[in-house]
Amino acid sequence: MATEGKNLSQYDKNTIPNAKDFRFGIVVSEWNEEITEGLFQGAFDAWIENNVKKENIVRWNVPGSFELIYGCKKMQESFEMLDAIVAVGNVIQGETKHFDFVCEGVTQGIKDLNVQSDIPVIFCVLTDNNIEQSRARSGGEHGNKGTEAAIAAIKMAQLRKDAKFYKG
Ligand SMILES: Nc1c(NC[C@H](O)[C@H](O)[C@H](O)CO)[nH]c(=O)[nH]c1=O
Ligand SMILES: CC(=O)[C@@H](O)COP(=O)(O)O
Repeated sequence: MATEGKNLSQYDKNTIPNAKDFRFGIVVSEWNEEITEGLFQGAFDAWIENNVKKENIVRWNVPGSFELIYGCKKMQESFEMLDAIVAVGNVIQGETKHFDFVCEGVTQGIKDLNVQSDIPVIFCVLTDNNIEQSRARSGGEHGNKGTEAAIAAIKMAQLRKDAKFYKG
């Protein structure tokens, strides 16, 4: 189902693991700040609503979405106690093919971080045709992808915790 048919902010609280002891990182791109700040707020509010302590949320900023790769990698290396990281960006189609390369690059880079590190990195990068689509997905008519990403981070942190338990 496309975003058109769902609200990114809606989730069933009864299905969310207890997040009170989880520690999260969030790396935020400064490009399209209006959008990325809205995505950050959606994620932050969702974590607080699910009992994550403010002191257990670490935020770093990077210049653009392409730098999310390096920023998340360094956060993984610097804060080994984190349970998950959210990468926040907004890439909007311009006149050239640059959009394609940035989107592909950050997608592959974040995928690689999930393969190479034990700390999951959640993909909260909007790749839109125009600013209207971005606004609709960062607190507008389609909800907030930041909220969706924060909930995904909680669920992946719990999966990681369960996996460690079973591994012994
Ligand atoms: N056009 C957008 C960019 N471009 C900048 C790149 O992300 C990167 O910072 C630059 O190529 C230097 O390495 N970034 C976005 O996040 N959103 C855009 O729409
Ligand atoms: C994704 C981008 O880098 C893009 O917004 C830049 O715009 P343009 O393709 O017109 O240079």
